[in-house]
Amino acid sequence: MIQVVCAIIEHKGTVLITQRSSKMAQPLLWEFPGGKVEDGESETDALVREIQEELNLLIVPHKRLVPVTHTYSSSTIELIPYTCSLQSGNILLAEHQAYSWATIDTLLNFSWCPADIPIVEEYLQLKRMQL
Ligand SMILES: Nc1nc2c([nH]c(=O)n2[C@@H]2O[C@H](COP(=O)(O)OP(=O)(O)OP(=O)(O)O)[C@@H](O)[C@H]2O)c(=O)[nH]1
Repeated sequence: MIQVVCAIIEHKGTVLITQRSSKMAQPLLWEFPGGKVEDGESETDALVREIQEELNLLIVPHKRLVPVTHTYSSSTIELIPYTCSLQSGNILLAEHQAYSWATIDTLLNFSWCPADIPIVEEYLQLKRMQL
């Protein structure tokens, strides 16, 4: 199974979400940025590396949420989410079509990659408990 880490980057009451480009798998769907964990790499090292490569941002991972296993037509992934904070950098999109700093109450309005939907739901539940 392919392990994919993704970052829920929280900043000023919003969360960074990215739209996959038309050339990527799951074209034009929204996701939490991240990517595949490489051999010998820790989940959090992979996350920091991917976010630097894809977005030019330095992040700090915090809490690991519940991983989601999802089967697409070509492969099965385990999508592993972490809440993160932003340390530094300005966004430069290397691969994605678009990004949005979305407020929590708008998250369900986006067209998500199917694997992300349980993660969005868990995250919303977590936020409601913190209110
Ligand atoms: N990064 C990321 N990938 C996701 C999410 N949800 C989801 O289903 N995926 C899927 O996970 C797989 C791997 O993601 P990716 O293509 O971003 O990984 P990567 O940059 O390491 O891949 P590459 O270097 O092979 O292009 C893709 O099939 C992608 O559609 C998500 O929230 N974030």
